[in-house]
Amino acid sequence: MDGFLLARTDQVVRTTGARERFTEVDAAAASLRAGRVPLIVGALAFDPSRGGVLTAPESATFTPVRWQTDGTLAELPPSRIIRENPSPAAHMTRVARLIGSIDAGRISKVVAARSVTVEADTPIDPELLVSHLVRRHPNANVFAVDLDDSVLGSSTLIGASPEVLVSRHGNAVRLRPLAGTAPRRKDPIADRAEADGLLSSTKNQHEHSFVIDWIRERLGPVCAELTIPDRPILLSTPEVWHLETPIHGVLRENATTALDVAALLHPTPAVCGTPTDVALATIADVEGDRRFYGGAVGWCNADGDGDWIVAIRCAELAGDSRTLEAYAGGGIVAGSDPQSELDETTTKLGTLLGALGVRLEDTSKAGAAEGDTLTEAMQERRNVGEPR
Ligand SMILES: C=C(O[C@H]1C=CC=C(C(=O)O)[C@@H]1O)C(=O)O
Repeated sequence: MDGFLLARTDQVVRTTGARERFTEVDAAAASLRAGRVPLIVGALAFDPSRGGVLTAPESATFTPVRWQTDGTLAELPPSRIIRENPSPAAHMTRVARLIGSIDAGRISKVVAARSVTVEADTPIDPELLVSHLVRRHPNANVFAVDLDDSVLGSSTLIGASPEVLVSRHGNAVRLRPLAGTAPRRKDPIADRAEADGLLSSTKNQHEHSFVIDWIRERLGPVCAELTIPDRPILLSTPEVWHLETPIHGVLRENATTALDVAALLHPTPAVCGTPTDVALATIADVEGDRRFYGGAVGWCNADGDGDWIVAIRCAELAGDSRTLEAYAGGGIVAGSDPQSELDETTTKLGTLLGALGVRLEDTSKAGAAEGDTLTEAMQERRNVGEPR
């Protein structure tokens, strides 16, 4: 796909071409500030030392409507899971070790992620996948970002994220941090019980509080006013309930742009952990390079306004457009349970996989070794992407 696409509930941003490309966030921000470019779009890598893929596009449209998905959507090509990285059993082992590190006092919170590789029969059209995601997730922030020419390799980052890192308009900033998760259930009573259980869960409140503390610490110095409610509220997606804290701030200086705030906040403990440096090192050690999963996707104009979305519930579509790597993670804190954490990643993976019509089986008891290719039988999966 050429360019950048961000479809939010009230606006679609679509850009094409690149008059300039940046791999350093500071260089892009400086260019914007100096008036050399009127708009920056793109993706920040998970690891802040890897910069990102940022572009000053050749053309851009801002449409104040939803992405239209009326009528019949063309079907996406048949696809299947060919690999899980690591295997469900290995993910649980990793989570158990991370809980050990937390209990030993080496770290307070760390987000553990895993991925699945999907192969399609024919190339997947990113814009068609975006349409399917918007139809299934009308309230999500759906994106497709061309990562071409990136030092990290050619691909498209596609996702339907519920989490807003920052929206800046004038000197007002709005954030919608999420952390703490429970699955949706088909039965309304069971579903309500999950939501109520999440809201009253001490473990989930604790997991959420790391994100809020980080935001308060990072945003406080650049804000003249910062309103952070004492308790989170509930947010739902078709797959999960989340704890969310709606945060409002007023920037001290008009010169602080949406891109500046995104770079200041990223990576929050919703995708990384606490302390941040220890969590980054732990994740690199345990998982390797996450590339753009857990990064941020967005735009920033010359006035400093913009939206940056946390790159979760997403996948990287390879250059051949047939192979896709979908990621999901969950915050590990004291009291986390490896099986529940595995199930949570399976449920979250349902956002992307559900749009592709692919089902991921709960293979936690299959005992596959790390990186094992799934058997045909294991690919007969229950769909965890929908409320049960
Ligand atoms: C890291 C992810 O979700 C984050 C956002 C909401 C809830 C989360 C949690 O409960 O662990 C995560 O912090 C992901 O979806 O991959």
